[in-house]
Amino acid sequence: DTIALKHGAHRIGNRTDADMARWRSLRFGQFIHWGLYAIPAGEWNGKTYNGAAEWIRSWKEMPHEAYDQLYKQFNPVNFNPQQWAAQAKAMGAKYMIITTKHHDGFCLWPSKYSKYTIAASPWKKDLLGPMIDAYNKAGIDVHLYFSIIDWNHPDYRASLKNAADSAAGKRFQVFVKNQLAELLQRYPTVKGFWFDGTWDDSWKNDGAFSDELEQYLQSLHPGLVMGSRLRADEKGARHFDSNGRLMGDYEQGWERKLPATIADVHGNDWEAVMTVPENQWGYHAKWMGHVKTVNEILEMLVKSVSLNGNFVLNFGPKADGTYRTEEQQLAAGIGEWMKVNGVAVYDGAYAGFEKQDWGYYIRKAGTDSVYMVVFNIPVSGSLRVKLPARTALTGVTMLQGNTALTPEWVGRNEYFIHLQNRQTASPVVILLKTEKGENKDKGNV
Ligand SMILES: C[C@@H]1N[C@@H](c2cn(-c3ccccc3)nn2)[C@H](O)[C@@H]1O
Repeated sequence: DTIALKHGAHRIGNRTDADMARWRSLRFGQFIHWGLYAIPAGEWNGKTYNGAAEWIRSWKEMPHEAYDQLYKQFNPVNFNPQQWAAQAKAMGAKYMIITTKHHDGFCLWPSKYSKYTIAASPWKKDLLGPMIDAYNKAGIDVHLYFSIIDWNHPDYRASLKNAADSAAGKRFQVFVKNQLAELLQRYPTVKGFWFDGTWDDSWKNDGAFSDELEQYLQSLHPGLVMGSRLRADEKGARHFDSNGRLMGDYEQGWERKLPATIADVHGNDWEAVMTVPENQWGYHAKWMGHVKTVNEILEMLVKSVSLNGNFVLNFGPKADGTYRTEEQQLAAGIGEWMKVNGVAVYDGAYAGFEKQDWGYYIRKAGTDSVYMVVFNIPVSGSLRVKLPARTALTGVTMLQGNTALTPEWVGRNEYFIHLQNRQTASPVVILLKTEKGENKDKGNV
């Protein structure tokens, strides 16, 4: 039996409206972490910070006063939003999430509710407007990242210990509400908010406020897409309420990790956000450890879509507004594959076929077309395909070269697709046309 909750999930099951269907169809996004942290870029006084670059203010070697003066140097003279949008479009991203304000509290827009904004920098001008316009012109939706944690704001409290804290907390909630309404008023074409920094007690213990805030934002901008990280229920449960029901429009907990199987996503919409190095979101001059390759990113993207989720790849522009070479090359390499094979990603969904070792199935949502995206060609060169019951196979086409293939019928609902060429530098995509119908006793193709 369920617990009576006032501020738990208000909906069982996924949203079915057009705005959510659009978000679901896009599948591939670009995250951008850009702000003052790109100035130190993970280094200070000749020492290297091993944490995430956007967290450098919390490093014992970085005096808060020193960090809090950095805005006086922020002057991205090479910022070119049209170029940023063109790069994202070429990569095949269909939506973008931009940090309007990260934990440090610095606003990339000239907010009237704060002095700690781009208006106080040498650049002076709004950065978000030109970015949103350029991305929208390139046919890319924009969502706004907003950190509730705000290290700069005098009223931010991680926890409320006394009456003074509670008064500050109330003032801070008004500030948050004002800034979010301001962002929607200034940038009416945005499609959603991506909230972060909602794990402190001060937020977790006021589920009512987060619930009312979500409803307030929906009333200002119907159709907004907001993930599960915003809210807590009145018992402090986050993402899933005290009855285990997802709050918000999609599960937003997949940060630098992916679900393993379809069982892990519990039928919910979800999104994964991923860094190129192990754990850097803002620009860090020295990437340490493993830097993901094009094929690694493609596998994460395809795996996410095969499990009914979205995948968002992070970029951390430099303080001058340009991108590091590794990110430029990655974007180009991903785009090359997406140009030919993106059809298997966009509008992709869980196929309902039994997973095979060679890779992933992706169903074109609502159709009988199922794509095989092959990452691991077996030494035999033969790809096993087991169709679900009452599914007949009516066509097999290799996407590259649009070549028809003739599978070998193995028995009942099983086939082998024999690949002539076992050498490939990129994932191979094969389109299966299926039909509802008995698996006849002699193969169907
Ligand atoms: C999307 C990512 N979320 C921010 C983050 C993650 N974390 C964090 C904090 C404690 C444990 C695990 C993750 N803190 N801030 C990162 O700074 C980046 O913005």
